[in-house]
Amino acid sequence: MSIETQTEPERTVLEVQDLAKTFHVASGSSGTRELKALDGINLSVKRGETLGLVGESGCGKSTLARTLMMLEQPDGGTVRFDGQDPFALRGKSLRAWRRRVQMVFQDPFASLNARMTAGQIITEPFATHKDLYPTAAARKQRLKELLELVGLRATDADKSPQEFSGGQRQRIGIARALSLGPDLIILDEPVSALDLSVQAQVLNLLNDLQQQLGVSYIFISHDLSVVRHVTDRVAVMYLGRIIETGSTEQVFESPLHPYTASLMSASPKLDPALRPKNRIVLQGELPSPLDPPSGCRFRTRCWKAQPICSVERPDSRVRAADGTISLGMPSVSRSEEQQIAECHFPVQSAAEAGLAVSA
Ligand SMILES: Nc1ncnc2c1ncn2[C@@H]1O[C@H](COP(=O)(O)OP(=O)(O)OP(=O)(O)O)[C@@H](O)[C@H]1O
Repeated sequence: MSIETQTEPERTVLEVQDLAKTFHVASGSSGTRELKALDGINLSVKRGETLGLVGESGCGKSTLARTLMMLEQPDGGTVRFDGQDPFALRGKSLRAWRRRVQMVFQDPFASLNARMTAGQIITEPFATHKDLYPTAAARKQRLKELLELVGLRATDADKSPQEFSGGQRQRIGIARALSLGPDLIILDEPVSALDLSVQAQVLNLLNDLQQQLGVSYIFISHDLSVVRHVTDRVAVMYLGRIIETGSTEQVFESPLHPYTASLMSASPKLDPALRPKNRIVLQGELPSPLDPPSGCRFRTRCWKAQPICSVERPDSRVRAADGTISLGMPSVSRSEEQQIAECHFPVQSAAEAGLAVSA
């Protein structure tokens, strides 16, 4: 889905470094325990790019999304949005920043207020950004544009959400997210509540909007075939950490981390020649984030685990454009060709991974 323009080639919109979020959860009579929902997250998103965010339930995807929306206060690390730290902003500048990051939610039935019309839902954000569309005529014109952009009719503005199908409701959610002209939209399972045929229409719409507007997406999904289809790069999360980042093709075809290899071995591939011979079935349950394993958090389920994995968290590995892998943490911005995977024993290819453990 990536686009580039001559005026803003490769502009990094979002840069996250070492982001941490700990919840304090009640634990019997003994008080509270720490739950590290985000434990040193690094990622970046370029203009017009779609970054996929995948990982098992409970790995921290929603907490990351909520923190990027400033709905959660991080307790470590930095977030830079166009070089600016949104958590340091106050008053007017904070309000101006808020319009630049928006979210589309999974369930188009639950996320829209049934007592409002589609037009009211889409234009509601104007109330807190009065300067953008100061007159009734400007607001009306913008609403018309937004309805057109998402493939709805001007007459749809007066209908209530119940009068629309699931796909149309998601279009309303997308129009609302677009209403203030954001640079980044976090799409949290945007099509998983929809029928397959409708999913394709909404994904095409998102693609068209990106081409037209240059907006960036963070696309959170459990559906790996959709992720493969719509993303430019993928970040894989496990127990509060991103354990691998790479171009979508690299991550799907030659994962560096055993966890990624297991996830990808289960993903459908169009070309049977690319399919791993055996699906990797992970042994054991996902550990509780209240009591994560020492060292590498994946070691309790990893078929490559060695004694060192229980004492040491692996160094990150950098995969250069020519495919060479070296040890070390890239200190500043992660350029397109640097791919990070945290593992002492990276798998070399999906084929090798397929042979490692069989179902
Ligand atoms: N407000 C909270 N208070 C305490 N713990 C929380 C809170 N929000 C999330 N958690 C915990 O943080 C961890 C990460 O949760 P999160 O919802 O971010 O995961 P997820 O990957 O989005 O899961 P899913 O795919 O099921 O939505 C989980 O262990 C969850 O129980």
